Amino acid sequence: MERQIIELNNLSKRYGSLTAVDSLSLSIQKGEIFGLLGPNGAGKTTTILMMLGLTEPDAGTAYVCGHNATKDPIAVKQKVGYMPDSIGFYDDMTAWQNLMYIGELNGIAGSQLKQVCEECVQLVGLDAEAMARRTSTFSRGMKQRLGLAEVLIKQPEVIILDEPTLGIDPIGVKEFLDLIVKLSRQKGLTVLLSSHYLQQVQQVCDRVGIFVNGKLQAQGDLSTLARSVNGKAACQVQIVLQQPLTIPWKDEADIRQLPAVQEVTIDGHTVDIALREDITPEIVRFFVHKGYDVAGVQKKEYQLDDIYQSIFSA
Ligand SMILES: Nc1ncnc2c1ncn2[C@@H]1O[C@H](COP(=O)(O)OP(=O)(O)OP(=O)(O)O)[C@@H](O)[C@H]1O
Repeated sequence: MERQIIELNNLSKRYGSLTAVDSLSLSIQKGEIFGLLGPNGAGKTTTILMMLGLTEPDAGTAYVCGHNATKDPIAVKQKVGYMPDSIGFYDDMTAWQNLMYIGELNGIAGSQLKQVCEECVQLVGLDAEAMARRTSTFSRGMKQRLGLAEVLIKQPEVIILDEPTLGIDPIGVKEFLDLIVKLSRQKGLTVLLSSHYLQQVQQVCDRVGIFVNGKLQAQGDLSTLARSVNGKAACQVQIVLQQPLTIPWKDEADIRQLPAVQEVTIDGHTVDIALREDITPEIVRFFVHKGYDVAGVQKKEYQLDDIYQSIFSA
């Protein structure tokens, strides 16, 4: 059975007359990588702070790893690793000293401390030479890796990353995102990733929640989101035929019978079909069985970008 590791029910937070988070309900399952997406001021950080018990909601509840974050924030903090968008290190200390210190603060001592730190360093891919350097010499990408090692030190069940790729070069971003996916899959870690970057969220997240003005406007995987936004289809396939079709097309009624087909548009040699789910192979077989010469097939899956645009232009 799927286990809800984060459960938010009608969570609200106001700052004076401003409603920063408005009746937010959201469930996240163990092992999921969930993307919190939204423009500046949409309420992502406030939501994270309420999940960590760092700010009190005005209404609603936040349960994380089975604990009420408002009533039992310490229990939540023991199981959740939080990496804020700007991480501070003791710059006059080496990376290794920084990590050992965080380990001590987390109550790890003696031979176990060194062992746990070495494991975390290995997980995030920092070598001994880098760990011997002062953090003041670290690039942003290296700092993010060290920040992640610090988060992993308490062996959390959930990690929350606020804008983790800000200011990292494209190769560093790819490496960091790959690392997040690997950690999640290998260790069954649940990851909550807050970001402005649609492409990055789309690359790594199993599901996404789109925040606008404190409200969760849409949530789900890409095809669910695409469907929930203006009834859009999940994907669009274009079939190009060797010979042009004559209108009315004799097979149109048959193709519309396929359950996933939402819309069919014919224009000479091409047929555009909007699909509720991706059944491209079945569509191609349909044309071949009916005796058409298929000259080309092009599939367009809706990108998070399209969905985002659609929400903001609504
Ligand atoms: N401590 C505070 N006091 C007053 N207003 C606040 C406070 N914290 C946040 N806000 C306001 O609440 C709204 C939501 O802010 P929040 O930081 O949660 O958004 P965000 O989606 O995380 O944005 P960003 O990506 O810029 O961090 C914003 O309008 C912000 O100005």
